[in-house]
Amino acid sequence: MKCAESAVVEAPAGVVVRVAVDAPQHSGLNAPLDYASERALASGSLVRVPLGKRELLGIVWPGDAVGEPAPALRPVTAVFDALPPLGPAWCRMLDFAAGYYQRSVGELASAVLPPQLRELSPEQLVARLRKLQKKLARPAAAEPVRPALAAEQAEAVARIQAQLAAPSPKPMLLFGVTGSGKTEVYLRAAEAALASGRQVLVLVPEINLTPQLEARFTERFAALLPEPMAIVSLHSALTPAQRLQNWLAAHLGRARLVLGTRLAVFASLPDLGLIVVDEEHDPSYKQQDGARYSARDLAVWRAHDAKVPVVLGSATPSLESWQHAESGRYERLTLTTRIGGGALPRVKLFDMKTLPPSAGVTTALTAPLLAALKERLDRGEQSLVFLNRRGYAPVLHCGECQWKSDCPHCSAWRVFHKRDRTLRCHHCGFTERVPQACPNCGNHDIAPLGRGTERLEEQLAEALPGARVMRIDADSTRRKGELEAQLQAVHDGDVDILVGTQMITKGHDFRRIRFVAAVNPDGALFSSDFRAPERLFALLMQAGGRAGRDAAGESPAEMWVQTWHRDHALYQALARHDYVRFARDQLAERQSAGLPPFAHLALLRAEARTAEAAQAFLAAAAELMQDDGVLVYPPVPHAVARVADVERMQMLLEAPQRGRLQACLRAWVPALIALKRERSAEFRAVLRWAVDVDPLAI
Ligand SMILES: Nc1ncnc2c1ncn2[C@@H]1O[C@H](COP(=O)(O)OP(=O)(O)OP(=O)(O)O)[C@@H](O)[C@H]1O
Ligand SMILES: [Zn+2]
Repeated sequence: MKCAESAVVEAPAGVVVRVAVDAPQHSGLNAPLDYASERALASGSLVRVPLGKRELLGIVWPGDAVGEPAPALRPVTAVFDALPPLGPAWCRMLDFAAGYYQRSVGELASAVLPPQLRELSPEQLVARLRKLQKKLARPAAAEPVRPALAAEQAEAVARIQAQLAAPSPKPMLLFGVTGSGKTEVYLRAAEAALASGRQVLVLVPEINLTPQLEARFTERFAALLPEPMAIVSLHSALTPAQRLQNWLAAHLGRARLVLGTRLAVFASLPDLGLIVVDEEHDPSYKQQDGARYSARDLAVWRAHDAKVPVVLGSATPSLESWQHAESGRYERLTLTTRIGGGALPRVKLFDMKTLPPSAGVTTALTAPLLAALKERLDRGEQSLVFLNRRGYAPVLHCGECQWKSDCPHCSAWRVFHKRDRTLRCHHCGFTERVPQACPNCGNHDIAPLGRGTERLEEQLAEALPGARVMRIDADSTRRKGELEAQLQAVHDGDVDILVGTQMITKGHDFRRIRFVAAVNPDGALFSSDFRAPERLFALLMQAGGRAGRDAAGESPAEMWVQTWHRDHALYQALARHDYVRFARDQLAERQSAGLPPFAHLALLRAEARTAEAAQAFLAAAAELMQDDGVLVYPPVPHAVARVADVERMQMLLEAPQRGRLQACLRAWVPALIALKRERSAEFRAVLRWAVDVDPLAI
C-alpha cells in the first residue's frame, strides 16, 4: 500500500520498507505503510516515520517490500540502530493478535510497547541502554530452601518437565484447590526452564498480586540468577522509565524471568521457554478497552507458536479451559489436597429467611454472623468479610422528595464516600462534596441507602468494640505502598477483621484467616449475563479459599454465605467444594443454549451522543453482514447505557465456529470503516465504534 499522504517529498535513492504505524482507524490505513529508506532495514527494526503532520514510532514489518521507491514515498526519519530488532516470533504474535481482535498491527504495537519508546529519540534510547549496562549486581543471595514436594505436586512438575522436553508441547491446565501449592509447581517448572537457558514468563491477573509473586520468585531465584535485571516485572503501575527498562531487559535477554499482568504477554522474549498463567479464570486477563485482547488466550497461542509449554493454573478454571481439558486438547494436572493436609473450610449457607422479620432483613451484619465473628475474635483468629461494593453506600436518598444521588453524566448512581464526604461516580469519576441538604427540596434528612465496604467497616467496628478492623479496597490503596503496608499488617496479625472487595479474595496466601463471610452475594444469581454464575462461583470459592490455609489452626475453618436462595444449585455445589460438578452442569446448560465455549461471540459496540445515533449505526452495520451463518442480534443498550454523556449500545454476533466468525469479521470490519467514512454526515453523532471478539461481559 502506498503511503497516502499529500506532501510529496523527494525520496532518496534506496529501498522501500513496510512500516507498521499507529494510523487512526478512520484513515483506513490499517496495513503497514511503505516508506523510503536509504538502506535496507531488518524486519522488526524500530524507526520513526512521518504520518500526516506527525512523526510516529514505527516497526519495519516482515513481508515483501516492493522494488524501487516511488517518488511520492516519504522517507524513514530515524532508525533505532542500537536496539536489536524485534524477533519474527514477536511480529507473528502481533500479526495474529491484530487480525484476531480486529485492530491494526500498528495500533496494537503502539498500545503494548512501553510508552516511553514512542517519545525517545535514537540517541536518548542509546543513553537508556547504556544505563541498563551499568546496573549493579545484586548482593549475593543465600541458596534457597526448596520444600519437599507433595506427591501430587511432584507428579505435576514431572509432567510439565516432560512437556518442556516435548517437540510440540500441549497446553496444561493445573487444576489445584486453593492452598494446594500451585505456586511451588510454577517455581519448579520455572527452575527447569531457566536451567535449560530459557526465559520464563509468569502472568498474574492483578497488579496487587505482583508484589507477593515477585517476593516468592525473587527469594527462590536470587541465587540462581545473580545478574542484575535477571528478574523483572512488567505492569502498568511501574513508572514509564522502569517499564521501559524492564522491557528492554527482557528484549535483550538479560531478564530471564518476567512477571507481569496482562500486558506482559506482549513482552519481547527472544529465548522464551515457558509461560505460566496464574488464576487463569480471572476476567482481568481481558483488556476492556482499545485492543480488547485476552492475555490468557494469547499466552496459549504464543506458547503454541513458540513450541513451548504453557501452564494455566486455577482452583476454578474458566469453563473454556475446562472444556479444553475435558476434550483432551489441554493436559490436566490435578492437585486435590491442601498443603499440610489442611481441610477446605466448611461452608455454611446461612438462610436469611430464618431471621425473624424485624431483625436483619435490612442488615448484612446479622446477629448470628456477628456471634460467629465474635467467637473467632475471642480465640484470637483472623476473619475476612467480603462485599463486592466499595464506598459507604451506593446511593444517597432523600426520604422527603425521593431524590437520589444520580450522576448527571451517566445512567448510574453516585456512590457516597463518607471518609472524604464526597459523592463519586464510579463510571465517569464525577465527584462533588456531599450536599448538606437535599439539592431538590432542601430537606436536611438525607440518608445513605444500602451498604459498601466503608460502611461495613464502620458497622463492624461499632458492633465488635475492641476488634481491629481494616478495610482493603481500591479506595484504601490509592497511594503507592499502601496496599503492601496493609497486606503486611494482615500477615503480621495486626488485624482481626479484614473487610474488602474481590481485591483480597484471590491469590493471597493469608496464613491466619480462619473465617470468611460473604454478606450479600445473591445479586449475581439472577444477572442477565450468562457468565454471571461462573463468575460468582469462582469468586466465592476463591474467597473461601483464603480461610484455613494453615493446617495448624486449632479450630475448623469456615466460610459463611448469607443468602435468600439457599437451595440454589450454585450454592449447593459451593457447599460441597464441587467445582467439577458445577462446571459440568454449567457446560451442559451452555451447550443446550448454544453459548460459549460451544459458540463464538463478538460484540459490535457503538458510542454516540444519542442512543438513536448509536442504534442507527448498528442497524446499518447489521445490513452489511454478508454471512447468514452468523447470527446478528438486535442492538441493545449497554448495562450502564450512558457514561460521561455518551450513549453506549451494542450488538451481539454469534457463530457456530471460531473460523466462521473470524472470516466474517475480516470482511465486515473494513466495510464498517467505509460505512462510517462514506456516510459521515449521517453518522456524525457516532463517536466511536469497536469490535470486541470473545467478549467477557454481555
Ligand atoms: N511442598 C510444600 N511444602 C511445604 N509448603 C508448601 C509446599 N508447597 C506449597 N507450600 C506452601 O503452601 C501454601 C499455599 O501455596 P500456594 O499459595 O501456592 O497455593 P495455591 O495453590 O496457589 O492457592 P490459591 O489458588 O488459593 O492461590 C504457601 O504458603 C506455600 O508456601
Ligand atoms: Zn458519571
